Amino acid sequence: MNEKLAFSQVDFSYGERKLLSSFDLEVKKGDFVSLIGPSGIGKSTLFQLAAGLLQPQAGEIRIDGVATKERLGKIGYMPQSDALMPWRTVVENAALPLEIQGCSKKEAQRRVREELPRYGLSEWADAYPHELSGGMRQRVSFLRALLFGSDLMLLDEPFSALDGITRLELQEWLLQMWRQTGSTMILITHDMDEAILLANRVILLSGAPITAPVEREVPIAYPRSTASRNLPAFLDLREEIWGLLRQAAGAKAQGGVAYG
Ligand SMILES: Nc1ncnc2c1ncn2[C@@H]1O[C@H](COP(=O)(O)OP(=O)(O)OP(=O)(O)O)[C@@H](O)[C@H]1O
Repeated sequence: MNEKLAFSQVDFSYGERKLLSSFDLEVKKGDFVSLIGPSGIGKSTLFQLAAGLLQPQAGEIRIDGVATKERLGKIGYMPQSDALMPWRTVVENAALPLEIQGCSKKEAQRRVREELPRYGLSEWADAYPHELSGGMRQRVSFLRALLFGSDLMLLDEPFSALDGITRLELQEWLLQMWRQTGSTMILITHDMDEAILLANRVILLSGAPITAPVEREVPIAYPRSTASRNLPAFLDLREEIWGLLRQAAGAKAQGGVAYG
C-alpha cells in the first residue's frame, strides 16, 4: 500500500456553492505535491477536508488506506499565517502538540530543544514570536506542524508573506527537511517556480466545481537547488503549465472548464 492520502469521488459544497464534484486525488507516501489553481477555487478547503476540519457531503477521504472522520491527529497542518501564540516562547509554541498528545511539559520542551538546531533556532529557544523574523516564525510553525503529524504535512502558502531571499532560503531548507524526514508533503502555492522547484508532481486545479485535476510529473532529479530553475526541463514545464492555466482561465471566461 503506497497510498498516503486519497480523495475518492468527493463532493463538497458551502451551501449552494459546490466546490468539489466527484473529485479524485491520490498522493503517494513520500510524495512532494504542489497544488496550484486560481484564487478562490477551493485549495484551502481541500486542506481543511484532508485535515478533518470539514467533512465531505459524498465520497471518502482516506489516510494510509483507511477512510476515517478522525483525521486531525494524523496530519501536520501549517496554515497561511504562522498562527504562533504570542504569549508562548519558541519552545513553548513548538511543544504544544507533544503536550496535547500527553507528554509532560518538561519532556515536550526537552524534545523540542533537541530539534531546534536543525531549524537554526537554538539561540532563539526562549524568544517570543514578536522577536523573530518572518522566516524564523515559519520554521517554528513548521516544527510545530511536524510534531502534530510528521507523516503527512499540509503547507498552505507557507512562504507567501516572506521577502524573496528568505523565501529562496526556506525553499531549499524545506527540500532538505523533506529528504531528512521522509514525510509526504502537499504544498499550496501561487508561485509557479516554487511549485515546480519543490515538487515531484504538480497538480493543477480548475473548474467550478473542481472535478478532475490535471497532473504533471516534474522531470528533474533531487537534490535540487534554486539553480535548478534554469534547467531546460524546468523552463519547459513552466511554459506548459502556464499554457494550461491560460487555457483554463479562457475556458472559465467562456463559462466552461478545462486543462489539456
Ligand atoms: N466557511 C465558508 N463558508 C462559505 N464559503 C466559504 C467558506 N470558506 C471559504 N468559502 C468560499 O469557498 C471558496 C473557496 O475558498 P478557499 O479558501 O478554499 O479557496 P482558495 O483556492 O484556497 O483561495 P486562495 O487561493 O485565495 O487562498 C471561496 O469562494 C470562499 O469564499
